[in-house]
Amino acid sequence: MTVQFPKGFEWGVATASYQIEGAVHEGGRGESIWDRFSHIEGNIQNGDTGDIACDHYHLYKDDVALMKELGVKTYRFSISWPRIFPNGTGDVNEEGVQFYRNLLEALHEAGIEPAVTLFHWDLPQKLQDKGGWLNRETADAFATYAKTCYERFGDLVPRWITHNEPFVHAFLGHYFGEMAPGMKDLRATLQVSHHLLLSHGMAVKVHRELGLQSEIGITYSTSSVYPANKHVKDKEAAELYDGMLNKWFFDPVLLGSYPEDIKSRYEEAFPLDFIQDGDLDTISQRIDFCGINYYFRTIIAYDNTVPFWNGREVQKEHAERTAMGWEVYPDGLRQRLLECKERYGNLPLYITENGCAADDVVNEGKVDDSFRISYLDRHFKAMQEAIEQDGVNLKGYYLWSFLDNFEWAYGYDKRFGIVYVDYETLQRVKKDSFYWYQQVVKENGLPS
Ligand SMILES: N=[N+]=NCCCCNC(=O)[C@@H]1[C@H]2[C@H](O)[C@@H](O)[C@H](O)[C@@H](CO)[C@@H]12
Repeated sequence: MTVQFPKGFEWGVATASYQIEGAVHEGGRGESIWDRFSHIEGNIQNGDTGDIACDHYHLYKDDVALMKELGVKTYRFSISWPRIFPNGTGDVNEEGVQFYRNLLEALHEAGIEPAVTLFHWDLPQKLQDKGGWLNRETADAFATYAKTCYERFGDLVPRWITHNEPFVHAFLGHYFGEMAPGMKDLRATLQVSHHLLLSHGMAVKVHRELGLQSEIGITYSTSSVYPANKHVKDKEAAELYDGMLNKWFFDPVLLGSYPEDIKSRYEEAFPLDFIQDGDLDTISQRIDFCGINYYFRTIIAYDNTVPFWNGREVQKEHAERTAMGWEVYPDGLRQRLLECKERYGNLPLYITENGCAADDVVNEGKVDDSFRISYLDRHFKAMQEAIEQDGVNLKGYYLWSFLDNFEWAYGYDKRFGIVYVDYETLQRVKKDSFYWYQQVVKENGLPS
């Protein structure tokens, strides 16, 4: 008995501009905060940068041909804002527009439907120089950028995603400091997260005003949060951590308010005066779907040395882990999907990212990545249970990632692709998981 998905379930693959394109000084592209951050010594493992990456900018036709061979229905990628507006605002860079039209036309030719992410963290540096997402005017600039993309590409784009993982960009970029722009300030982080969500709402509003037929949503990094044990303190800490990680970003968009438990703790320390009247109405514009990026679960133990959410991540001993050190926990995906349905109603969901890093090596032209196949197989079974047993309105899945790529602060050591990239030659090598996923897509299900 195979594990079968509903008719019309959409199988896809995902990438992001800074992680695969390269050609950072070509085609009129302006500097992004990741160009700046990756060139600061010590920020990226091995001193890697996205200067070349997979050179997708020049090799996109070959990559689209590989996607066509894979047989996926849909491909999620991001547009590099500084390719469209080199200075963040002002004049449109026509070469940048042309690159994405070429890519979209190649996808159309191949019968692959694009899902376009407007912001996957590569903010134009010129906007960062004016405060970046700390500056409310960046939300206005984003709405203008989004409108330009709708106007220039809307005829070829059926699905738009405003933001990728506002939690990760806000917290890892402005609180933990391990991602661009490398700040470490919680109040700044909350101001950034608010302006990211505000810009999302503004971009949705423009999409509706243009009367576009396409659908629009947002993509969240998310994890199911579990208390380390049954103590009430651990349960409370897990609740607060879930508020910081999940509800702080999902609730404003889907419920029109910030979660009170964590909000009141933040307000004890500083006024959230960047939240202006009407903002939550803008942020909670109706959306057509919600994107879920799931990689691992999170276990929280009470720790009152951690401010605000009083909890720290703990690791389950002897757990199976990916090359990122992340626990393999497929039940957490089913759990998180059910939580979303129960808290937000049954709006359409897409898994817009899921996958794993593995220490892949090429051996006589092949890559045995049976670990990745096992990871994916178990997560697909969890998804199918969520649909069939929990009634979750899950419409599709984008595997992270199509290509090995620049894994942010980890550089190129961490390989997430179902296609191996030799960074010396830029040659692509189809891993065993490519062929396995090709079969899943063809059968719309798993051999059990
Ligand atoms: N607590 N905590 N953790 C914060 C990190 C959460 C897990 N990483 C992600 O979600 C990023 C997402 C990103 O879109 C993509 O650009 C990245 O390449 C992948 C792989 O890393 C995933």
